[in-house]
Amino acid sequence: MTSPIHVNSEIGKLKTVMLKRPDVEVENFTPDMMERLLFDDIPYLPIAQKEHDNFADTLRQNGTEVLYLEQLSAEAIDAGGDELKNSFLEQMLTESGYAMGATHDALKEYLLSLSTQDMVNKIMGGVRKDELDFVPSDLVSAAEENDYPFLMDPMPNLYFTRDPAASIGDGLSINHMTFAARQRESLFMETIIKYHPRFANKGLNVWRDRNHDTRIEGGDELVLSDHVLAIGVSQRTSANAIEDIARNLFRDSKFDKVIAIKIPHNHAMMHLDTVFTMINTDQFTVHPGILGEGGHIDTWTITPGKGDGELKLDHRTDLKQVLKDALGLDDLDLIPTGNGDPIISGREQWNDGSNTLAIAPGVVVTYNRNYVSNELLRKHGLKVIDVLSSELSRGRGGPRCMSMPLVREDL
Ligand SMILES: NC(=O)NCCC[C@H](N)C(=O)O
Repeated sequence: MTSPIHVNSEIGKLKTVMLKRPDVEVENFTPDMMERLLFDDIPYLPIAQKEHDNFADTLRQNGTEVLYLEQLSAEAIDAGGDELKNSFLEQMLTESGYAMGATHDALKEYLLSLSTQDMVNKIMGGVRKDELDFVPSDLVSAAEENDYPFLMDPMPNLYFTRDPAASIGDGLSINHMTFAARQRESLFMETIIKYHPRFANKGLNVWRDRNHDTRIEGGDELVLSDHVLAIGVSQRTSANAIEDIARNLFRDSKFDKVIAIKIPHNHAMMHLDTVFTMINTDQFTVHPGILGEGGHIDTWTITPGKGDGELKLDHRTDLKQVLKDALGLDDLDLIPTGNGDPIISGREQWNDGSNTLAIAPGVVVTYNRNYVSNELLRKHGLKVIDVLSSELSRGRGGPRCMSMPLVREDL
């Protein structure tokens, strides 16, 4: 029987993927909440959904099975029965700031009155104060900002399923994420892996779980081959989390090399996959803005050291040669976002022109708005399938960010 998670590359034919269809969470907030929620604008939901359906249909038409996070979550909770519904809710309320007390009780009663799917959708979409017939009389509520409209914040970044967890080999990392706006997200994936009949008790390896203080996000985790990973040292992923997952992988899996790549720590380039993706056996997209003079960038190739848990580091700055050595390639094509034009590459990277999703070697799904980068990819021999992107791109993520591959064919 094949494993429900099997990902040994960035580019093998995509067989199964998990998406989240954007719903009320992407418009259930005000402009002054945007920065904290990691959004640059408030999308127009009907169009965002239309664009997302276009993305999902494109994947299906190309032979990919599409699963949805929101459905898997409800199915997993139902599979665990009332006991799981209760413990899931307790954990979610605790992580939302209500470990106990009158507001905890009122929220719990409200959420438990809903069907499991509605409860999941409500948690994802956010709970406003005026939805509950409840006036808190405790000090915590009295002392807090009165005009804040939410009891539980919406989770607008859920449609970027790439980040809360990352498939690696026949397993995954379930991630402790950087910002509070996203930290609750990985509880859904943890619940799915533990309780959904498709995933539970199937021998899946959790290379690193969410119970950590150090942070890592899936947009930084790239599976370059069946034994090499690249991981961004970024705004969202810390060096100590990379060391931790490298130790676990070296001990328990066939992965024996992790290339840590240091990228600028800012919002436009928050993850490695916003500036660098693998799209064919010997082709990558790269945003020229991450490369210093002469195309240099800090990389550390990490391999197992001599002693138990020891790591060996090799610091180099010639990304192209580092990749060629790690992947055993004679040559390699690094394709610059926006064709390297200073205005176009900046603009198209901002709109996720580097964030391509390979659905087979040399076949990529991209946003249609990045037409200069798309044309260049075609010139370099890639098959480019571009999808609608006006509203989806407002969340600062592209096709790779919006998809969590669960199964890819081996190369
Ligand atoms: N892998 C990715 O780069 N994901 C995009 C995440 C965008 C989201 N607004 C965030 O800031 O986390």
